[in-house]
Amino acid sequence: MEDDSKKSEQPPLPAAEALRELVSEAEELDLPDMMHHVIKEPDFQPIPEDAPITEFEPVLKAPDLPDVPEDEPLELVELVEAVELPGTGTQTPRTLSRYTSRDSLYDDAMPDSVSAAASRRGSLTTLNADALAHLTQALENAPPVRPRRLSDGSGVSEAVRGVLSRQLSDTSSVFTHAQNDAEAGNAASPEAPEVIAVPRSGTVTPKTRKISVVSMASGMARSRRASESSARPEPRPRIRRFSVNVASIGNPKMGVRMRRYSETTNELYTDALAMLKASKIPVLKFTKKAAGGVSKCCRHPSRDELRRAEPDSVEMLGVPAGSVSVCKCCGSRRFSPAAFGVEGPPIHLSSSKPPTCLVCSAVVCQGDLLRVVQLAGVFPDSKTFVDKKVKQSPEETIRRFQELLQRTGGAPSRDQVVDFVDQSFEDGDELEPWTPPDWTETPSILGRIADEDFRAWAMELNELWKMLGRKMKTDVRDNPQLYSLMYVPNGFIVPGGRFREIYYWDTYWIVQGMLLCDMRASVRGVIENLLVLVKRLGFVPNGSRVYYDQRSQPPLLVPMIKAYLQHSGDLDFVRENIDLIEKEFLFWINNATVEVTVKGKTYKLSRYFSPSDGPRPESYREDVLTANHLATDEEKQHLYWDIKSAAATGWDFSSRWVIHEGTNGGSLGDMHTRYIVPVDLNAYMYGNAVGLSEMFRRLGMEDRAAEYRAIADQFREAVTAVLWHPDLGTWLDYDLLNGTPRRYYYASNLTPLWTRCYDEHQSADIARATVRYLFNTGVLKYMGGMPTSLIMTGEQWDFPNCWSPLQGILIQGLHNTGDHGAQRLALELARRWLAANYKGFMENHQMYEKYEVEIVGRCGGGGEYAPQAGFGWTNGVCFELLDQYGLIASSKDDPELLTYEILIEAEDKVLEAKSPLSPSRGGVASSVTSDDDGDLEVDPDADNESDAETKETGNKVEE
Ligand SMILES: OC[C@H]1O[C@H](O[C@H]2O[C@H](CO)[C@@H](O)[C@H](O)[C@H]2O)[C@H](O)[C@@H](O)[C@@H]1O
Repeated sequence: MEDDSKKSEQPPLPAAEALRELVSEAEELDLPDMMHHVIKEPDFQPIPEDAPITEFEPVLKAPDLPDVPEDEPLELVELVEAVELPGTGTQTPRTLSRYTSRDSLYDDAMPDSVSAAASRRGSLTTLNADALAHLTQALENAPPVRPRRLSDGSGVSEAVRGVLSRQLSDTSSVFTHAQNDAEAGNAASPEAPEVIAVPRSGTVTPKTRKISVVSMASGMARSRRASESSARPEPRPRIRRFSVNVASIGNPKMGVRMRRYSETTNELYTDALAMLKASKIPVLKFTKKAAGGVSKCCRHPSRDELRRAEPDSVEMLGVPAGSVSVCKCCGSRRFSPAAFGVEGPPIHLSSSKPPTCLVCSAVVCQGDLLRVVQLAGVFPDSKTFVDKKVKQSPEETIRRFQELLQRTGGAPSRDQVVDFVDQSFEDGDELEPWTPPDWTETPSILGRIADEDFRAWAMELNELWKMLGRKMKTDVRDNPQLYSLMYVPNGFIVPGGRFREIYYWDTYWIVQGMLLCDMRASVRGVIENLLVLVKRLGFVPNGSRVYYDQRSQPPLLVPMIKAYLQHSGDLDFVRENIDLIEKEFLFWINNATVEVTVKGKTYKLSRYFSPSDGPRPESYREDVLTANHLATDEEKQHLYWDIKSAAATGWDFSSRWVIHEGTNGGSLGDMHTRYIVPVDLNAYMYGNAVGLSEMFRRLGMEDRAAEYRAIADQFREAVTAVLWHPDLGTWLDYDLLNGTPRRYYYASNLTPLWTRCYDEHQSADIARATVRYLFNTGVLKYMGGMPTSLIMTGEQWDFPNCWSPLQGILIQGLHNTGDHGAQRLALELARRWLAANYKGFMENHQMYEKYEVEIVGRCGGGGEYAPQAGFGWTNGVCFELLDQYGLIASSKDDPELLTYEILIEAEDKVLEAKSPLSPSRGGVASSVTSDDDGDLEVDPDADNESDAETKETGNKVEE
């Protein structure tokens, strides 16, 4: 996007016209109201503007909580329970953890608790000799018992128990447990651990790694024990998340929650209290809550980590409309106390730096080594480095690298860096080829393909599943610290080329293709892999590498499972996993929701926002260069957030995420992804809510089904009110910064057709309006496929590229309307796409990641990496289209000669039926202008012009 000559291909908006557009939008859309968008939790209600201030009592402590002196350690109300898994041989321990409530943890975990010392150390390998002797003695005298929480199941999740029992059978270790805290707590040395699990037989030695069950000690547990045993050392500070909740009298759901991270609870307490006092907010209720936000890094057990990343660590909930806004300098949210009738400057709500990764890797996610190697440009593709296997432990590798830095005064030469990488890393041999066990040479879809050549092609595509099938070696499970791959147990299909891991949204089309090739059991395994990741992270990551684990991708898990259910009827699978499926959906609700007020009404919509520290590890150098023009680290950090958010959209990168002076005409440095409400994401969210509702209904849980139907209805209402433009016949992304629709053609604009996110009573009108929109924009003239955008930026998700998933979504979407003309158009677009893919395959024997719209069958280009072939989603979409149109489509179809006429015919069919949205034939082209290159841009003002004033369109719409 930095190439100015390319930029100029976008017709500039004359200033007067731009101004006129702004003014008319402001009048039409009540602009001032749209400017604020408050990020809130879903079920919080805004406090009515006219609520009397007297309803808030100026009390700074909760009536139901005892006074807590400021210097006394806080009690925890949420604790992390961590289960350490052991290793055999070289395998290092891992930690699984969960939150639990104070009572249940206290009651059933108290006897199992360990001190902060033990949990900090987290591994048996660090015990000193005295402690070991003491412990061995204590355990010899104690009969071996399984920890209560594990045997009776109270307080330990299925997941944890499952993993433990697997580990037990894998290692044939049987673990026992120290009798109680007192025994362990009386250990000879203050450094001794209090509770350790050891094997029933065998000696505990510093080298032995066994299963241990660890409950991190609570502040309360510690303080109780401290009063029992004065010998106990003071707990060392740990980073914790602290929350302050403030609720109103009238509505307990209204209130303010502030969160921040800190090393000590005291510090948190005083900080939060000071902040609250400073805000002078009249407060009814003040509760305090410190979550045990630290656990061991499962890759580096010696390190403490924040368990959950909450970059915007201070939150305001249910505050009066208008009291929270986005600071234009730093992008953080800020709260204005004036909303409560209190004087004072705005309070910034972001106060802590986010951690880098949930499953961090000191080698590939952060730190000097990553920075130096990537900035040295050791590999032409930055992803190569972060996919490598480290030869020795990460700690040892980093230690040696620090030595190199010291030796070279912090500036090693490029050759020295290359040598270091050669000596310390190797190509990951982490994956083995995988042929799906249910793969068959003659899948049933062949019987639905009439054309002989297409049938032969489909057989070749079916062979590709075997080329793209992979399974992770068990060494990735046993030695995760050596790899950037995140372990999943079942085989899967990779996209291809440089993409040698699972990708979230790619998997949707891969799953479709596999199902159509009769591989139901394998699809179950592929989906299970994603659920393993949800269990681990709370969401499906962008890809199955640790450096992707702070962002997701377009949420298509629910439709994948729906497709699997349709093909297999396996309702048990849904029953077993419904909690995780719902959890994934709620991740989006909880992390992506934004509010938009239009014409006085506030709607909840979703947007992508994936903040985490630093540049993308896999494209570190690229991101540093993109942020180079920015003066401060804070500004750079904000840009990195928007870059990562753009990667989460799946459209990385595109003019779609650029906001520059209210337009999409800037460079990547102007990306403001978090401030764009994307049509496609909201259409997916609607589809997911409908999907969940159907699943709950089939499981006989009618209440839950109704709940999700209501969520779906809310999304549909919001998408229609904020994003749908009946005058243009399309949905448009929405710019939160400027409070305006983004009036650009993007192939994602019609995604609501795919998930049927519209009033079904109006489907005929909507079908006709959207077909008209497609003609008007001129995108149908490209024989190689539907363009991604009409703007040439040099980025891969812009003109002239076209992508399989976008074709699939559009074609199925048009078909879904049930409208004859739209379905006819869908058929022709499907024939074109198949023809383009077939041509490319015949010429080069490749299926590409993306194609070019102007040269049929040619691989697309642009962006930050070389074009890739393989290719998972392309193959999947071909099977989808062959399944649906295989009896009509033919290898003889020539897109150049044939289909444009037919498209016109389809358009005629659409227009024959007079639509309220399409009052006259002549109005069709009125909102389109064309530049010299034939690039078309929607001109909203033109819609108001009479038919007689219709402009030159250049797209043959006018006859
Ligand atoms: O390495 C750069 C980026 O590569 C990925 O994005 C592209 O490939 C994915 C796999 O086919 C696809 O899901 C995505 O839509 C493409 O843009 C990766 O997903 C990005 O996160 C990464 O930064």
